Amino acid sequence: MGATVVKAVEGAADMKLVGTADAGDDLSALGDAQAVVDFTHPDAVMDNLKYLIDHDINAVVGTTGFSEERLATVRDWLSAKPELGVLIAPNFALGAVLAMRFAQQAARFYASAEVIELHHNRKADAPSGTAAHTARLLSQARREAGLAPGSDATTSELDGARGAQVEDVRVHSVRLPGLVAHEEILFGGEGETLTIRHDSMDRSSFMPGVLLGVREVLKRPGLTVGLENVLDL
Ligand SMILES: NC(=O)C1=CN([C@@H]2O[C@H](COP(=O)(O)OP(=O)(O)OC[C@H]3O[C@@H](n4cnc5c(N)ncnc54)[C@H](OP(=O)(O)O)[C@@H]3O)[C@@H](O)[C@H]2O)C=CC1
Ligand SMILES: O=C(O)C1=N[C@H](C(=O)O)C[C@H](O)C1
Repeated sequence: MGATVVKAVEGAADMKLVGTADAGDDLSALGDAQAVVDFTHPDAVMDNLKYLIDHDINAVVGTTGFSEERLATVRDWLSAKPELGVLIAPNFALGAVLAMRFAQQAARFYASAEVIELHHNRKADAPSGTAAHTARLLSQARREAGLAPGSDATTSELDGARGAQVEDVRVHSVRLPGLVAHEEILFGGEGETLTIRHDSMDRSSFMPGVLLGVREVLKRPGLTVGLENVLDL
């Protein structure tokens, strides 16, 4: 992702690339950037964010692994820097953001919902940040609609056969070479199912969202979570 972002920034007429940093590099290599884009690793991103906030640099973060606890920590760091913006988005592809929004709208009409995410086999984490975010949004929509937790008749299962439980929603992760980033949100109700699917066929799918995030983060102090807030969906 880092290399793809570098190309996208170089191709943007209103942006100038002032530095890049890889693992182990001194972040002062980022120079006097107004904003830094982080696509690194869940184990590295919090240290990076601390550095950026301490050095008054706005941040656009695509790296996954943000629990509520991590978000609270970032909010706490930002409270000392009211002029600074951080945008954290589990997915910068327009279609993925729309799929999550459509799924939120559908959630209250169906007794059960499950998520399948499918990614390339070099992905470091599972479930994907997008799937975890989707499951949390669905769970919230189900709670607000007063729906009981989804139920099924499965009595005996191998560990993992029913996926990971994220709040009220099961999430299943597939890893295969040849895939890029894909998600299906499945709903089941009385005699029908609904499937919402998004496919990123190439990493370029994330770039319009990343560039929009860079432009917008400069105007949005505080922590923004999710590109849906920037797109005003
Ligand atoms: N929000 C979104 O739309 C998207 C999010 N992602 C997320 O972005 C993250 C990166 O994905 P991807 O590019 O595929 O992963 P890769 O593993 O291909 O690349 C991560 C890169 O970050 C480097 N890195 C690790 N630690 C640091 C550090 N402290 N400072 C600077 N660089 C570091 C790694 O170096 P080395 O190899 O030496 O360890 C590697 O070059 C993941 O969390 C992924 O889920 C991915 C795509 C879209
Ligand atoms: O690692 C990836 O490739 C991706 N990571 C993000 C995630 O975990 O949701 C976004 C997208 O799915 C691609």
